[in-house]
Amino acid sequence: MMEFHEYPDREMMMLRVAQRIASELGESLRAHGRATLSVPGGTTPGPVFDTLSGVDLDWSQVSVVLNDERWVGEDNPRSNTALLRARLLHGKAAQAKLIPLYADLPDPDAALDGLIDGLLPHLPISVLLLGMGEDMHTASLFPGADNLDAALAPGAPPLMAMRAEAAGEPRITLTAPVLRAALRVHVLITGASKRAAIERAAKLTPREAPIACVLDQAQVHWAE
Ligand SMILES: O=C1O[C@H](COP(=O)(O)O)[C@@H](O)[C@H](O)[C@H]1O
Repeated sequence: MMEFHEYPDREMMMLRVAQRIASELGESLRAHGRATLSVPGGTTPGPVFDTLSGVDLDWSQVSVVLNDERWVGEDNPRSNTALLRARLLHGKAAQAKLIPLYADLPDPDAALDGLIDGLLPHLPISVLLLGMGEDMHTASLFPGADNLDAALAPGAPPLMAMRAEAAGEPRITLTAPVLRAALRVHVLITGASKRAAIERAAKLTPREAPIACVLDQAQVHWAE
């Protein structure tokens, strides 16, 4: 069952979620000497990144990887990597190691093997923050996407290329086994329609509602 946290406003939620992530990263650093944080792109998580970037942690031992990336260069406003550099990987968090999910190659399929090699030493994810679209996609696991079934399968590789009508450009995404292996899972959503969507998703299969693949182990954070 998902654990649902409702906050009085977005500002409070962003602050509390950032504090929670910082505290969980601190626990991983104390226990293992290192930690991996995975975060979404899109329009929602910026304020969490703003707070996290100023937190006192041994960021030099923290690896940061996106949940997913759109296949565009960093000069494109839709680049999740550019968002990460602008809002998280500066200040104290500038010391963190960015694990890339993009390479300057024509499509994600051509880059996949190299990106997987770069990611593997940083798994499992210590703290996973996910976003969700109103269509119940998370990372770039979109309902109806070309590789969705393969990415939900227990034996899926850690990263897969993904194409879907709603996705716009081709994407690269963490797959369900990597998301499910994360030690802590948080979902950050805002607004009435995403609340209705996640309540609907809890009654559907991951094939119908990809966010459902982690809901049994997730803390969901919501504010209007
Ligand atoms: O395309 C994406 O969408 C989801 C949700 O984004 P939001 O703008 O509705 O917050 C995001 O979690 C994912 O990382 C991103 O690539």
